[in-house]
Amino acid sequence: MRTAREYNFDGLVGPSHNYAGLSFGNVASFSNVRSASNPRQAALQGLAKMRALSARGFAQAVMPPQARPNLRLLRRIGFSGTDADVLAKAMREAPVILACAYSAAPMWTANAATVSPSSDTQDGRVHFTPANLNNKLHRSEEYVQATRTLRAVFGDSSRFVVHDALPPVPAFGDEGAANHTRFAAAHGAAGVEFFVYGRAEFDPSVPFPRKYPARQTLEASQAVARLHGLDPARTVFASQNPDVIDQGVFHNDVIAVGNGNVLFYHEQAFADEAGTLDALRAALDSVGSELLPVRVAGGQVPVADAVASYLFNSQLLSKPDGRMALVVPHECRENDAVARYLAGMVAAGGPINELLEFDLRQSMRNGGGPACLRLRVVLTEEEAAAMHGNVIMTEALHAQLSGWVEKHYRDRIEPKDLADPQLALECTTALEELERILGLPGLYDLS
Ligand SMILES: N=C(N)NCCC[C@H](NC(=O)CCC(=O)O)C(=O)O
Repeated sequence: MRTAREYNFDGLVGPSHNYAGLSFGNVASFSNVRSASNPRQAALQGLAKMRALSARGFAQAVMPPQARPNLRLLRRIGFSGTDADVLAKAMREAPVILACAYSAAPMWTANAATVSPSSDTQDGRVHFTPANLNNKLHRSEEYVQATRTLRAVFGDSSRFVVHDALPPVPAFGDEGAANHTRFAAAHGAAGVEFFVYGRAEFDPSVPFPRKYPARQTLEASQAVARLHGLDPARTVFASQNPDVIDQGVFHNDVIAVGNGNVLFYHEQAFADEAGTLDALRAALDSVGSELLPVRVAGGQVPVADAVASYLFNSQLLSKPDGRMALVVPHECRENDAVARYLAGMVAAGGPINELLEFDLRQSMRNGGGPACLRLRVVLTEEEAAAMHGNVIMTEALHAQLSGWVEKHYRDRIEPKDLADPQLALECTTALEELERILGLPGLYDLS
């Protein structure tokens, strides 16, 4: 077995972080629509988490934000003139589409791509498929920059493959790693890849939600597994429980998280709980490991509390002693049922014996918790050394990026500010400097 580490690539919050209520089915996004945001605080909160986890010895990296506003989108739908004209007209005639062009959503890098480490793939390379996120207009063009960013950092084609995103149509709705988990005895060991889908385009027998959209399809999950050259014996597909999607669980990572041989999940997460666990057990058995389910019952934590606190949108991190730490947002302490559950879990002597808690309120208000904010990339030492750019979090990079945020970011954005041409200029200036800090020239197409 090769030794490898799990790098968590956290999304750096961009300079125009805002709340636009764009995600139908995501309760937090909808309830904070059009409230004022604080981009500076949002970015510093994210950086504080990255710094703390890096200081604890976890492999931590940063994923740059995407360029905003997306003027190409606005011009393609008929807004013309100078950039300032385009913004003013869009604000007048289509303010929601202007908000889409300014969406903060690329910060949730769990949705950037699905990643398979080299120990799982047929050709022994690390495979990435950028997610097309085609269920929501404001996320549907993220794959363009996500592909560009991943190809910039993982450009060594002898070790990495960054595929094109799947065709951007409903049949291939793909939300990336938010609906994907990997289990393995150790990060460098052969693993089991677990894909959870919300509906199937071509199989009417698969249950689907009635109220909110199912964003991930079975067909998309299967396509990603095929592209990555995964071994079918070590790949499990499971149907998400449509009832929980209708209660605000828009991604599987809002109701389950896995790491190592542990699956921490709510009893209502899957359409067929027993069948899903059996399939995972059999697959893990084939790699000489044993599934360790940590099941939370509805009587302990109702689904509504899981959604409000983001208990399961936590990071489950392996510590050197073999135990795991759970990275949770403050909201978990503020919810009585969840706080009680967590205190009991840590005291019980199970696999998860530590809580690391962070203030991520600026992200949480848009429906993004600790797990949404990071993309997991398992890399051997050689693969890590082959990455391009200055993206590994260190004290020095943290200081540099915090200074950059203080210099360029506003501390308040209201919906009306999206029409301010000055904001667009500030975003461009900030990203030009970021390319230099991260040592990734040409990362953005800022023309
Ligand atoms: N669960 C994971 N992995 N990611 C969370 C993504 C939150 C994101 N919110 C938004 O896109 C809200 C943007 C706004 O309303 O301004 C979404 O719904 O896609």
